[in-house]
Amino acid sequence: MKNPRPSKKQKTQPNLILYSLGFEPDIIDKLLYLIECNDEVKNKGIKDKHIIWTLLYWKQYLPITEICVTFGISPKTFLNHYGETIHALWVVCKEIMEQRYEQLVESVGFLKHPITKVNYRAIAADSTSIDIETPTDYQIQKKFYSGKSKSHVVKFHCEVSTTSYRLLLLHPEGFPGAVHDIKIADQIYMEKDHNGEPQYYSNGRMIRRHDKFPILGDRAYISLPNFVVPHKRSKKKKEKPTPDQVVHNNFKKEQSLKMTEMTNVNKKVPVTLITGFLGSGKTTFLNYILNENHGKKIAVIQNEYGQSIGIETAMIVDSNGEKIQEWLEFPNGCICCTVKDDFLQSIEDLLKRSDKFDYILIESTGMGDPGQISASLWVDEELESPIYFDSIITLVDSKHIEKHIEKSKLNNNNNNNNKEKEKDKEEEEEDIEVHGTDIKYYSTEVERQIAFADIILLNKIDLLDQSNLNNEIKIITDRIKSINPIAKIITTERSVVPLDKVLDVKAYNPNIDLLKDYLEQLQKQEQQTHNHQHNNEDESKSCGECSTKSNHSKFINTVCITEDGDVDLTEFNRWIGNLLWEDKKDCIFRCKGLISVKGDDEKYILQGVYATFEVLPSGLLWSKDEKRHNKIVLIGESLNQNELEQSFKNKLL
Ligand SMILES: Nc1nc2c(ncn2[C@@H]2O[C@H](COP(=O)(O)OP(=O)(O)OP(=O)(O)O)[C@@H](O)[C@H]2O)c(=O)[nH]1
Repeated sequence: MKNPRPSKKQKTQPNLILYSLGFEPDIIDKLLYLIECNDEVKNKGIKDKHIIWTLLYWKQYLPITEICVTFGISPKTFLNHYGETIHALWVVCKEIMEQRYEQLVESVGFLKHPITKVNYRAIAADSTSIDIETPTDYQIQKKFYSGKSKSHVVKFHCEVSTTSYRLLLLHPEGFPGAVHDIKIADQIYMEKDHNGEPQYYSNGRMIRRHDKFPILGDRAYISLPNFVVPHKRSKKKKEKPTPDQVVHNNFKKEQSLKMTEMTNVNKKVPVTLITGFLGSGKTTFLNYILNENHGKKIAVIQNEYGQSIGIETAMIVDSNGEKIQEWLEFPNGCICCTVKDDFLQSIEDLLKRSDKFDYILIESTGMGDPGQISASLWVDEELESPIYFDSIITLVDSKHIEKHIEKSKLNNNNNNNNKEKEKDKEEEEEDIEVHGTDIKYYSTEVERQIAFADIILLNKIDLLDQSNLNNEIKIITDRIKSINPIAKIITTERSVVPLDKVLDVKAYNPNIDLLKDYLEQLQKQEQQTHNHQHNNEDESKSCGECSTKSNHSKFINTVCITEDGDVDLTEFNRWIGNLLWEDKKDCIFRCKGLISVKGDDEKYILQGVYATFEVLPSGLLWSKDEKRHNKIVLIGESLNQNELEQSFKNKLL
C-alpha cells in the first residue's frame, strides 16, 4: 500500500511564522499526514496553507483581517476553508495528543515516577520540553535554545492529577525554550477577554484560572499566586547505602532517636483525629485528656455535622487549663465535605495566628468519614507542613456496637412483612451501587470509623454484663477485628486510658515496631481462624461463631496477603497505585504492609489511607536467617482474597 506520507523532497518548509510561535518545525507535515491517513477527513482537499491560516486564527495569534492581508486572501476564502480544516484538526488532534503523551511520558520525570503521597493539592503542573532540530536562523536558534537541556526545545505546559497521575492538561500551545516556566504559566492561567487582554478583579488583582484551586508546582512558580511551592528545594535522592552503611545508619538512628524526635518531629504539631458514633464517648474522652496532667497546650477543633453555619470553634487549652477561644472558618459545615486543602490550610493558619501550642485534637462528627479527613492531613514531608498526622482514634460504644453494625446488615435481610420489606428495599438501594456487573455494598458509618482507626477505644464497658465481662469483651473485640484486624483495641470506662497509649503514637511513621504489633495481632487472628475449623459444611453452618463471622465480612472485609520473595519497588508502587486509584478505587480504606524490596537489605513499610499511600524503608534490616517475605493487609469493601493475592503474586520477582 502506498504510504501517504510526503517524501522528503515534497516536504513543506516549516512556516516561519508558525515556527517562531513555537510550533514544531514539521507540525504542518504531521497534520497533513494524519489528515491523509484518516478516512473521515482525507478527501476534504485540505492543504498546508489552510492549516496555517487555521492554526494562526485558532490559536488567536492573528485576527482574520491580518491573516487575509498577510496571505492575500479574502475573508470569504478564509472562512470557506476554516470550518473544514478546524473539523479535520479536531478529528486528528486526538492522535497528536497521544503521540505527544508518549513523548511526555518519556521526558517528564514525575510521570515516570509518580509522586506517591502529595495529597496536599489535586493538581501538579510543570512545563516539559521537547527537543527540536536546531533552527538554521541564528535569531530563532537563540529563541529556542534552552541552557538547561543544552538543546533547542519547545516547552509545553501540562497538569497532572496528584492522585491518579493522569495527564489532565497538555496545553497545545508550545513556547520557545528560552521562556521561563513562570511566564508560560502566567500566560496560560491568565484570564483574558476576547481581545486577549488580561482580566482583573475590582481590587486590581489579576484574574487567573484555578484561582480557588491552587496548583502544586516546583519552585520555578514561586511568585505565581495560584501555585503552592515547596519552601525549599527537595533534597537530592540519596544513593542506596551498602549493607554496612545501613547497619551503621541504623545504629546512628537508634542513638539519635530521642534527639531526632525532639528536634524534627516534635517541631511539628501532632494531630489526632477522634471519631466515633453518636454518644460513643468522644466528648468525654476529650474532656478527660484536657483535664489530665498532659503538660501540653492543646488545640481542640470540633466539627459537628449538620451545622448550617460555616464556622467551627477551635478551642485552645494550655497546660494550666486556661482556655482561649479561637475561630476557624470552613466553607461548609462538615470537614469531610470541604475541599481538603482548605481544612489543612485552616489548621496551618491557626498555627500561624496562635503559635506555641503543641497538640491538635480534632473531634469529628458522629457521621463523618474519617478517611477523607485523615487523607487530607497526612501530608508529604516535602510540603513542610507544620503539622503531622498522628493517628485516628475511634470510640466504640461497647453496649450498642452490635446495634449499629447490625443496622447495615438488617437492610439486606429478607423480611416477610411487606411494609418492612419495602422500607428495607429503599434503604438497601441506598447502600448498593452497581458497577458494571459487580454489586458493591456500602458500609455504614460506624463500620468505616472502625475500619479507618489506628486505635479503638472500646468504651462504656461498665454497661456490659459484669458477671460475663471477659466473654462479652471477647465477642465485641472479635466483631471489631472482623472489620479492622490491625487496629489497637483498648477497653475503657468513661474513656479513661493512659495518655501515652493514645497521644503522639506516630501511627503513620514507617515504624516497624508498630507494624510488627499489627502483624502479630493479625497472625494470632489467622491462627484462631485456622484452629477453628469444621469437618464439613453442615457442621460449619450450625456453628454460631462461624455464622456470625461470615456475616461480618459482608460489607467490610480484610484481605491479608503473605508471600515469600522480593518485589521490584517501582513495580510494587505501580501495583498498589493501580489498586487504589483504578481497580479498587475508594473500595480500599486502609492498607498496611511489610515489603521485601529486591536488592535492598532494609524492610519496607506500606501505609495507605484511601488513595494516599507511601512505601518507605523502615530502617530495620532483614536478618540473614530470616526468610524474606511480604505481608500486606488491605481493609475495604467487598475485597476478593484470591483475586488480590493472585494479582500480587504476579508482581513477585
Ligand atoms: N456509663 C457510661 N457512660 C458513659 C461512658 N462514657 C461516656 N458516657 C456517657 O455517654 C454519654 C455520651 O457521651 P459523650 O462523650 O457526649 O459522647 P459523644 O461521642 O461525644 O456524643 P456525641 O457528641 O453525641 O457524638 C454521656 O452522657 C456520657 O457521660 C462510659 O464509659 N460509661
